[in-house]
Amino acid sequence: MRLIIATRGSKLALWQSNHIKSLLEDMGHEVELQIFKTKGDKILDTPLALIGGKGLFTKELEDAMLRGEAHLAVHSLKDVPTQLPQGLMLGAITKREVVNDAFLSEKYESIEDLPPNAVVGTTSLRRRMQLLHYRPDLQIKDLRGNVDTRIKKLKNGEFDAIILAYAGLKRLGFLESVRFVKPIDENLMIPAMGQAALGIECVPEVLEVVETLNDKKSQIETEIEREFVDTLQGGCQVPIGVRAQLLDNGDIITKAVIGMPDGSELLKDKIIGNVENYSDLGKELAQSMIENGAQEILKRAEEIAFAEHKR
Ligand SMILES: NCc1[nH]cc(CCC(=O)O)c1CC(=O)O
Repeated sequence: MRLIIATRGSKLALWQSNHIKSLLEDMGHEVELQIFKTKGDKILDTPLALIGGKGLFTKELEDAMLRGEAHLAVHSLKDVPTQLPQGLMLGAITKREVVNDAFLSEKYESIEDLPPNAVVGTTSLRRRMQLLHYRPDLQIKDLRGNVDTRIKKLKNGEFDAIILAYAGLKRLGFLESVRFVKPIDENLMIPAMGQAALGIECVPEVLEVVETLNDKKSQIETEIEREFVDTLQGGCQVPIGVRAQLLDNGDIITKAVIGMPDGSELLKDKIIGNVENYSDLGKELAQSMIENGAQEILKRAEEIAFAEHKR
C-alpha cells in the first residue's frame, strides 16, 4: 500500500514518524512523510496550560487526514486528547519501555542532591506540582520548546536541572549528552497519561495495516490512563499524573495524582485490578478521587494558573 504520514517537524516528531515509516516499509508498504505545523509549534512563549484548547499538537495533522491528504499520524500519545474527531481512530499504541520522567543536570546527580533554591526548568503543571511537594525549597522556572531546545538551555547554564520524559531523550539519543540523566521514581513523580507510547491515529481505510503495530500491554495500560483523565475532563496540560502498570501475573496497578501546581496540596489514589476485567478501572479510580474533592482542586488549580499568568 502507498501510505502518507502527516507529521510535525520537530526532531522528536520526525524521529517517531520515521521510526513507524521504516516499520511499515519492512512490511512492504511505500511510505512518505508530509510535514505540518501545529498550533503548539507556533506558540512558543506561553505555557501550554494557558494556550487552552485541546489537541495543540494534533489538530492540523487530523485536519490533513480528514481532508484526505494523509492516512495516518504518529503522535506522542500523551499529546493526543482523550476524544478523537469523528472519522479518525487510534489504530495502534506502541510498546513503552521507561515510562518515567527523567531528571537532567550538568551539576547535580539527583533531585535529592539539589541545594536549596536550585532552579529547575519545567512548564508542566504536573511536574511542578510533584517536585514542589517533595522539595518546596526549589525554584521552578518556565522551560518550553522542543526537547533539543530545552537541553540547550540546560547546557547554557540557565537551569540547575530540568525534567523531561525519559522516552523522548532515549529516542533522540540524548541520554549520553547530559552529565546526569536519571529516571525519577514513579512514586515521587507519576507520569502523564500515555507517556512513552506512540499513538498512531489513522483513517479507517488503513486500520488493518496500522493495527499490526499495536502492543497489547501498552494499549491496555494507556486505555486505563486515558479513561481516567477523560472522566476527570482534563487534557495533558493539567496537573494530573496517572500510570497504569500491567504486571506479569495479570494484575494491573494504577496510581494517580492531582493537586495544586505549587505542590501545597496533593491528592493521590490507586486501584488494583486484573487484565481479565480492566475496562472500568480508569473510571473507578477517577470517581474515587472525585469523591475526595478532585474536581474542586482542579478548578482551583486552573484559576491560580491563569491569575499567575496575568500578573
Ligand atoms: N509535551 C511534549 C512531549 N510529548 C511527548 C514527549 C516525550 C515523549 C513521550 O512521552 O512519548 C514530550 C516531551 C517531554 O515531555 O519531555
